[in-house]
Parts: sequence; structure tokens; C-alpha cells
Amino acid sequence: MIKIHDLFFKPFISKQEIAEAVKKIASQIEEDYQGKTPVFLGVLNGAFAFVAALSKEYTGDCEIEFTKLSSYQGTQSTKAVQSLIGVENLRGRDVIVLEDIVDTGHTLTKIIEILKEEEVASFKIATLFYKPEAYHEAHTLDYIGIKIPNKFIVGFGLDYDGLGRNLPEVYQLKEK
Ligand SMILES: O=P(O)(O)OC[C@H]1O[C@H](OP(=O)(O)OP(=O)(O)O)[C@H](O)[C@@H]1O
Ligand code: HPA
Repeated sequence: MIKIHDLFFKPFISKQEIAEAVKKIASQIEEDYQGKTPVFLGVLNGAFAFVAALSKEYTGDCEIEFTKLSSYQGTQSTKAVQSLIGVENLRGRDVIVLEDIVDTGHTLTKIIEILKEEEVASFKIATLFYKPEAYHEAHTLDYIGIKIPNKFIVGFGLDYDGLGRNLPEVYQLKEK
């Protein structure tokens, strides 16, 4: 068990399970994008670890870009998704959004709105973690690493109030 700020977390997803999920997504994308050069669009901050891991597994041509959106405060999602770094030069490109987690889907909805405005040629969504019980948006997710219950997690890019992103495995909030 670990303590971050005021809360306790228990081990939940191992490094090996994460590595397998990343490999699975990389090979699915490779199969779907043969002969193309997709742009991987990582959503900062949380997706940095997933983008780094996935891009090392991906053997085809790809470009890597980042955008920065923020919705979570503490352990709660807010509907006010702020765009902190915008996207550039995506017009006419095949974009694959790389998210560390899709939870309520508010962030994803905002990204999709932005990609449509940018007139990309196509877009798909890849997420390492997905909380189906929390997701209430209409858009289908194209590549899903690991489905998890609706409980707060940290590690592998995900934080609790700024801490925990550097943990190589994932921990789940321990309920009292
Ligand atoms: O589906 P949602 O409920 O919108 O949650 C998912 C988003 O929440 C986290 O980002 P956050 O807003 O915490 O910013 P961060 O990546 O900088 O931690 C995560 O990285 C996703 O982008
Ligand atoms: O469970 C979570 N943990 C950390 N950040 C998050 N952003 C959405 N869901 C989560």
C-alpha cells in the first residue's frame, strides 16, 4: 500500500499487464494503418507515459504530437474541460488520439470537437484504461487497453493532485 497526499492506494495493475496492453494496442493500430502515416496525438499530461510506451512498440511510420487538456480536480472529474495547448497542422491527417484514461468521456468529447473543427481526414481513439461504468458519451472507443471499475487510480501517467504520475504500475484508491 502507498500513501499520496492524504489518501491510501493499493497495487492494482502490474507493469507486465500494462506492457501487454500497450503491445496489443500497438499491433492493432499497425494492422489498421498499413501504408499510412498516422499522427499520434497524446493528451497531456496523463498520456505521456502511454505515448512513450506505445511509440516504442509501434514499428510503422508515425508522427507524434501533443495537446493539453485538463478536467480532473483532485479525485473528481469536472465538466469544464480546458484546452491548455491546442493542436496544429492536423488538417487532412489520419489522427489517433492517445489517452491514458477515458473516464466520464468529457475530455474525449472536447477533443473530438477540436478534431472536427481542424478538418482531419480521419480520427480514432486509443485509450490505455477505460471506465465503462463512468462513460456516458456516445462516441465509440476504437482501441482499449484495460477496462477497469469506476474507482480512482494513479500511476503510469495518472496523478492524484500532481503526484503519482511516475509510478511504473497502477494503484487503486483504497476505500475506508
Ligand atoms: O474522461 P474524463 O472524465 O474527461 O477523464 C479523462 C481525462 O482525465 C485525465 O486528465 P486530467 O484532466 O486529470 O488532466 P491531466 O492529464 O493533466 O492529469 C486523463 O488524463 C484524461 O485526459
Ligand atoms: O481514475 C483516475 N485517476 C487519475 N486521473 C483521472 N482522470 C480521469 N480518471 C482518473
